Amino acid sequence: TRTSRPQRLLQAVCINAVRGNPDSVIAAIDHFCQNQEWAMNVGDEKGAILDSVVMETSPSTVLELGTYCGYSAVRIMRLLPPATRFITLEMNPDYAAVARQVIQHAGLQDKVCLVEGKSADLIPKMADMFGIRTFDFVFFDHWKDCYLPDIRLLEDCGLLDQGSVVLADNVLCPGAPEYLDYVRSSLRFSSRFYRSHLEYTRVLDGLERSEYLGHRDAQRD
Ligand SMILES: CNc1ncnc2c1ncn2[C@@H]1O[C@H](/C=C/CNC(=O)c2cc(-c3ccc(F)cc3)cc(O)c2O)[C@H](F)[C@H]1O
Ligand SMILES: [Mg+2]
Repeated sequence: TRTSRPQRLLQAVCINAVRGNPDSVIAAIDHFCQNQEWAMNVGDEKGAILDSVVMETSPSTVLELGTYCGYSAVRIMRLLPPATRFITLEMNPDYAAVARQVIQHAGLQDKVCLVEGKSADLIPKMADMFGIRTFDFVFFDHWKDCYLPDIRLLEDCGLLDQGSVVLADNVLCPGAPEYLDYVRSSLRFSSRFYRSHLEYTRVLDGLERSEYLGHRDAQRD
């Protein structure tokens, strides 16, 4: 096929969503994924949980790993004030190009900083590139086997502070077992699971919310 699925998703946004209206962009993507083609956006059911965790955290600095088409970037930034620092990382230039246009259609281009590149390369540069010392809220939705190395990298770079919240998508489907073991056994995190379903399906999935408790050592036995 000539176009990619992200490009067809963007087309659905341009046709069905009202420019400058983030909720209509979210609705257009969810409608496209429910009725035309499934795509790996966090979706409306898990999205409502994401919304509630974002609102209760009311973060001033946010990091997202795995922009994809920009669905969760729009979901998160529609809830937060313009002064919020929001950085989203995407390693695939084609996805990044689609995400920029989705975010622009929502009118949120001035609030979102989309950086192209790999999390392992960019996380150590966050302080230098953006003058950000710690992130209040981090959303993991990238390759599932990278959740564990990346939360360790965030700790090692001192980018988590006491009270920082890391919310991870897909901890059941596709699953992130090593990540779950780590955050649930570490004394440095307090974790809880939000049961839900894989976007646009009835398959069981959920989000794990892990709050950083500060720099402690030792592992829970
Ligand atoms: C590794 N560091 C990275 N740095 C920057 N961008 C990255 C990095 N790694 C990936 N990206 C970028 O983040 C995105 C990757 C998202 C991966 N997401 C999934 O695989 C995923 C899969 C399912 C799923 C469930 C059931 C089924 F039958 C089929 C699929 C559901 C989900 O909600 C998901 O999130 C993007 F593609 C990649 O370039
Ligand atoms: Mg996901």
